[in-house]
Amino acid sequence: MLLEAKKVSFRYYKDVWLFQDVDFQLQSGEVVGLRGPSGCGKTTFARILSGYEKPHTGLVSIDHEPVQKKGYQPVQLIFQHPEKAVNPKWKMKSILEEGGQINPDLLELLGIQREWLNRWPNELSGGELQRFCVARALNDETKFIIADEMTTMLDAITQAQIWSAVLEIVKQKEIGLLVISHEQALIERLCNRVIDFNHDNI
Ligand SMILES: Nc1ncnc2c1ncn2[C@@H]1O[C@H](COP(=O)(O)OP(=O)(O)OP(=O)(O)O)[C@@H](O)[C@H]1O
Repeated sequence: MLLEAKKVSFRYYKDVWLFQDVDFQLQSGEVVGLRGPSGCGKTTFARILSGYEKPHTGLVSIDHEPVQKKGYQPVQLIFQHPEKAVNPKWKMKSILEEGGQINPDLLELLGIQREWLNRWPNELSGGELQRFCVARALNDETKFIIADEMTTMLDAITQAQIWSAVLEIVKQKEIGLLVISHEQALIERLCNRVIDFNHDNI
């Protein structure tokens, strides 16, 4: 499968373009890095690819078809701050079920303890909560994952556990993975291809 952006442009304010005419492609099974200076629009572009934001011009498609708004979104975005990505009024079990049926093997791979399912989001650490956000995003229907500074706030051990689980699933299911990060070493270790958001003609 191919996730593609063609001539995508976006601005928050009239006459001030954040980016213009961006072309981008991500194939199933590819792990691609996206880097660029703070404020250049990486998160905004990630939001456009995953359908949270509409571009002013251009198109996002999967296999040349526009992505449907209804139903499960095949492009899943994992944010830097998991506490902003969950409903604080739901228990973790319900939050996880937003991504479909709970897969016990996935919970084990991500180090999610069963008893955490009965807790509220504010009863978990940032790393524990991010594991849930990752599990929720890895539904069987997920075709592409965008990891936007997914482990930046976490300690080295938690980072390593989460990346190891994500890479295993991505490989198993041939998911296309876009890694947005300021960590050069992480990008170099994980990615087959790296895009400079400001410089490459992507
Ligand atoms: N909702 C919004 N309304 C207006 N401006 C916004 C909004 N969201 C982001 N911006 C601005 O758009 C620019 C791009 O933001 P974005 O978060 O996409 O950049 P980024 O490359 O991901 O940055 P960082 O690396 O710091 O996360 C920034 O200058 C930001 O202040």
